[in-house]
Amino acid sequence: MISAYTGTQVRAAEEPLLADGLGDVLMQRAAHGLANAVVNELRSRGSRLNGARVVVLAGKGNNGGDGLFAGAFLAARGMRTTAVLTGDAAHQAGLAALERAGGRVQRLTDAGLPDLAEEAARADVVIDAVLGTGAKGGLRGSAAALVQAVTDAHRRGFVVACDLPSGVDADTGEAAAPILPADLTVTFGGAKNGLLADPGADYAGRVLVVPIGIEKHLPEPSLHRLEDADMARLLPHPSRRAQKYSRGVLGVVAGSEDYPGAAVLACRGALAAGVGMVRYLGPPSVADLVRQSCPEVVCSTGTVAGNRVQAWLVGSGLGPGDHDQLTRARDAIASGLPVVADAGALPALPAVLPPHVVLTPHAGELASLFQRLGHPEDREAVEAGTLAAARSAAERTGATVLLKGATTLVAAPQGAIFSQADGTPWLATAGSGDVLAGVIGALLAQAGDDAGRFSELGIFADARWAAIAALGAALHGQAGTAASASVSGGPITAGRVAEALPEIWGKVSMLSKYGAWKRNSRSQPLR
Ligand SMILES: NC(=O)C1=CN([C@@H]2O[C@H](COP(=O)(O)OP(=O)(O)OC[C@H]3O[C@@H](n4cnc5c(N)ncnc54)[C@H](O)[C@@H]3O)[C@@H](O)[C@H]2O)[C@@H](O)CC1
Ligand SMILES: [K+]
Repeated sequence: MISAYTGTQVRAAEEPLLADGLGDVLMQRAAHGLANAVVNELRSRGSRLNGARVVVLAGKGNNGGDGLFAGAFLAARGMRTTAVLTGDAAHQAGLAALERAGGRVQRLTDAGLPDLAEEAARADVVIDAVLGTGAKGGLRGSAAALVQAVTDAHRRGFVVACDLPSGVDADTGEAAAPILPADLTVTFGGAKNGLLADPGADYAGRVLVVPIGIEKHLPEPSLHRLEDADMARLLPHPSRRAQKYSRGVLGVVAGSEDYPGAAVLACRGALAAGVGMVRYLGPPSVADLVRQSCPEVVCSTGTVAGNRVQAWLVGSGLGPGDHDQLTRARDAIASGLPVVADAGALPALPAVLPPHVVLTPHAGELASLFQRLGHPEDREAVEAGTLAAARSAAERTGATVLLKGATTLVAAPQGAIFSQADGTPWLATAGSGDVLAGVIGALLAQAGDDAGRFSELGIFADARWAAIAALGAALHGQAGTAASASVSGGPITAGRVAEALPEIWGKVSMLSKYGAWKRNSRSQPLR
C-alpha cells in the first residue's frame, strides 16, 4: 500500500530530528536522493553524465536548499550545473556547496529572464526547487514569469520536481498556475497527498519516495493507494464448497427506455468481477435486452423486497422520469444492504446515508450533489480541489464517495481516503462508468460482510466500503489499460473493459497464490 501524508504531517515528523540538530543531515539525504534520481534518469535515457547540462531553479527556503545541494552533487560528477536563484535570498550552505563543486550561480532578474529561460529550455535536466511544503500559495513575480517561460519553451531535457512541483499544494493537490510539469517528482520522507490527487497529480509525473530517516515518526497516513499485492489480498476467492448464492448475489436496478445499454454494461461489469449471480430489475424492454446480451443474468420486473441479494447497484442509465426504477433505487437504500449508487440515482437519494452506500459521481454530478445539499459548487471548483470535494461530500452525506477521474478518489465518511490511478485516458468513454458500477457492486456482494479481510491490512470497520470501491476502481482501471494495450494503445469501448477484467483479476490474484507457494515451498513435502 502506498501511503501519503500532508505537508504538515511530514514536517511534524521532521521535528524530533530537527530538535536533535539533524536538520543538515536530513537535507543531505534529501539532496542525495534527488541527485541519484537525476543520474538514474539520465542513464535510463542513454544520456552521458559528464557534461550534461543541469539547471536548478532554487527558491529561498529549504526546498531551494535541497536543490542547491543536489546541484552540488551533480556538479561534482562533472555535470555543467547552473543554479538560478529565484528569490531575494538563498540557502547559504547549499549555495556555498554548489559553488565549491564548480556550479554557476545566476540571480533571476527581469532583464536576465529570457536568457535564463532559454538556458533552462536547452538543459538536459531542470530541477524545480523553488517551493516545497513551506509554500503559501503559488509562484509569484519573476519566479512565476520564469516558470511560465520555461513551460512554454520547447524543452530538450526532462524536469525533476524537488519534493513537489512548485505551485502544487502538498495537502490538497490544488494547483496554482504557473507550474512546471515534472517528468519525475522526488519526494522526501513520504509521498505528499497533493501528488496523488488531481490536479496536482497532473504535474507530478512519476513519483519517487526517498526515505530520509523521519519515517518512524510519521503518523497514520492521510491517504492510501492500493497496490497489486494489496489487491491480491483483498480480492475474494470462492471456497471449495461455494455455490452461487454463497458467492454473492448482486441486484441491478439500472437502465431505462432511453438508456437501455447502461443496464447491459453494468451487468457485464458485475459478471466479469466474480459475483455468483446477477438479478436484474427493470422495464420489460430493458430486461429483454439484458437477457439477450447476458443470458447469465436473471431478469424480472419485480420489487426490491421480492429479491434476495447481498448488495444492490442502482442508478446507471436512469433519468428523473424513471419513477419505478427510482422507487426501486430508494428501496434498495432502505434495505440496509450495501449499495453502489451511480448516475441517475444520485439526485434521488436521501440527504443522509450510511457508509455502506457508495456514491460514484464524476465531477459534474458531485457539483450537482453539493447544490442539492445547499452548498453550491460548480464542476470547475470540484475539479480544482478533488481531494477536498470528495472528503466534504463523504462528510456531508455520511456515504462513501468515489469521485471518478484520471485519479479516482474514494472518501470514507470517517476520513479514510484512497487514491487510484490505474487507468488510461481511453477509459473516458460512454458506458465505462456503468461497467465500474457493476464491478463495485459485484465486490460489495462478495466481500461486504468480510470485515476481517480488510482489518488484516489495517482497514477497519466502515473504511472497508471505501477500500472495496478503491479495489473496484483499480481493477476497472487496470482492465482498461490492458484492453488498450491489447490494441497497441488504441481506443477501447466499455464492453472491452469488462472483457479484459477477468484476466486482470487472475493476474493480480496470482500474487497472493505466489505468496502461498513461497510459504509452502519452505515446508516439508506431504509425501
Ligand atoms: N525541514 C527539514 O528538515 C527538511 C526540509 N526539506 C525540504 O524543505 C522543504 C520545506 O522547506 P521550507 O519550510 O523552507 O519551505 P519552502 O522551501 O517550501 O519555501 C518556503 C520559503 O519560501 C517563502 N515562500 C512561501 N510561499 C511562497 C510563495 N508563494 N512564493 C515565494 N516564496 C514563498 C517562505 O517565506 C519561505 O522562505 C520541503 O519541501 C523539502 O524540500 C528537506 O530538506 C528535508 C528536511
Ligand atoms: K519544488
